[in-house]
Amino acid sequence: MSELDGAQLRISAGWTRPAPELVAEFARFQVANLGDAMERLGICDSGISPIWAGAKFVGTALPILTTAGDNAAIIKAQEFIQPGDVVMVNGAGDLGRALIGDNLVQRFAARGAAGAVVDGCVRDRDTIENLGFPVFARGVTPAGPFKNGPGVIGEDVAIGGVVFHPGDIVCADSDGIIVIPPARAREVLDAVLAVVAREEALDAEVAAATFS
Ligand SMILES: O=C([O-])CC(=O)C(=O)O
Ligand SMILES: [Mg+2]
Repeated sequence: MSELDGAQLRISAGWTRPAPELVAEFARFQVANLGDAMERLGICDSGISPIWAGAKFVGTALPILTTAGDNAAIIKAQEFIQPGDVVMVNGAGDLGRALIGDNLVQRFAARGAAGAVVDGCVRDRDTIENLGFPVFARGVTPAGPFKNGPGVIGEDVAIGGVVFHPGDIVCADSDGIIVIPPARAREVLDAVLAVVAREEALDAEVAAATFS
């Protein structure tokens, strides 16, 4: 008997992922600069933050919808992780129970996941930090999850007030998380170069004391 027996889970597997080389191009940019290159939109609300200082990733969204306090869909979703995926969980923003901890994180990492984002809580923060696996969440609590379902894997979800489609490019750093539709990837990579150039010009003004 599996611990998930009886859990109502809907699964839509088989979405298209952008080329890893394209996703990797985003790693050298700050999320704030990417946001400025994208109308300053598509950014998760500030209630979701890294659970350890310095956590960051780029990857593609594996969206999961759970009900508050229940991680049956996340446990099942491990089967669908491909290298570079980000486990993106709509946990109903619930602050009462942790949906992932070091056990699941080790399994995500073993399958090559790039990170995890939980619109809800997580636990085992110190161990996750020692593992070096980037996790972003709304909070941390020692209270463990139930495993009854229901849940949905591989369909659009809202996380931090932003819609993530399966296979969307996701970038996260100390400032927060942004979603980039793959169809816009090239355009955003071009636009962010102009943002970076402008930031460098502003820095140069300060260095030269020519700012007003
Ligand atoms: O108990 C759970 O399912 C969550 C957890 O702590 C872990 O993944 O380590
Ligand atoms: Mg645990």
